[in-house]
Amino acid sequence: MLALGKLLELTLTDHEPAEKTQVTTKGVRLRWLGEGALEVRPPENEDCGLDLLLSAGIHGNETAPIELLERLLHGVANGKIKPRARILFLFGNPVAIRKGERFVEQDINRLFNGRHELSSGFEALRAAELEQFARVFFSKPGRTRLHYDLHTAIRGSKIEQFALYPYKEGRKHSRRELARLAAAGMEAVLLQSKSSITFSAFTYEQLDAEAFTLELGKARPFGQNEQVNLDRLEERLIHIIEDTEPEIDGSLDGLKLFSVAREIIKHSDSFHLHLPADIENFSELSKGYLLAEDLAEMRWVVEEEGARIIFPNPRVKNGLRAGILIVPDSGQRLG
Ligand SMILES: O=C(O)CCC(=O)N[C@@H](CCC(=O)O)C(=O)O
Ligand SMILES: [Zn+2]
Repeated sequence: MLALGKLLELTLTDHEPAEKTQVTTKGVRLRWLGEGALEVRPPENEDCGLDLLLSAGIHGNETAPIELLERLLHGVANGKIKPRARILFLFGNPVAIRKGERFVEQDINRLFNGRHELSSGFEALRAAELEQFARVFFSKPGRTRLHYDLHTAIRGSKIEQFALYPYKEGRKHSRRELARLAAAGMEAVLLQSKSSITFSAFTYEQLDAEAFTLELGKARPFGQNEQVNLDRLEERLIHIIEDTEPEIDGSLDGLKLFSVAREIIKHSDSFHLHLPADIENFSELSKGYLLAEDLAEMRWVVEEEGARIIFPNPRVKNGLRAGILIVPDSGQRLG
């Protein structure tokens, strides 16, 4: 195995490789760009024109996606996977990965799209660096740009694997990309309806990539991910990487679509979320339910038919999202 194929080991041990570029027996070029960042380039005559960014570990305790990227990279480095796409592998928050924590000082996935400029600390610097890696990677004209930012969630979920599709004014969500996600095992997609400060929102809004956050199960430590079944996603990613993907027919294949009704923002330390601690993502909430309260008698009461909650988390910093209230979407506005 080439040393650069061991990006995770290098990242976990905080090692800079002596050799920054290595070439596999198949002529595939691996280039170490910095901590947790590696570019894979197929031989020129085999390049299919796709630039694929695969990121994981934006939250350091979400290890199943990190293990998946490690398997893919090993496959490329030992010649078992024959890439025809250019790939950028990114491990988002190496310090948090080494500590096995979601973040250390602040959540990197709230620092994109300019937010890092208003902040300080190593996570803000890392967000700026990740933006720059992505900007350079997606700077080649005339190529197809795709980004999957892989995560696992804090809590259990009634829908285990789902995607969040960022939003940009004037740009339609792609039915074809949704069909591809269904084929990769995603059971639902949340169609966002406003700009955001996450990594996938940055590559979608500013770099013109098709970009998604993928939620793949519940977060657990390294080596304890037997319950997170990534087989379908892994198989699809290998097809995408090798340019052997079966034709996507546009059928959404039972994929459930949701849109955001409201983001619940925590404004103060008085914020109180009226949900059981072990509530699962996608739990239904009935109309009239008092979901949350905050200072100045602010109350969040469910008004929407068919409402469900995802990512409820009263422990976020003030000013940040403490949950998303979602409703079923008919998919009528897909492009
Ligand atoms: O389980 C949770 O509460 C959070 C899981 C998680 O990290 N989700 C991502 C979603 C990113 C997006 O909105 O695209 C996050 O909160 O950063
Ligand atoms: Zn996450």
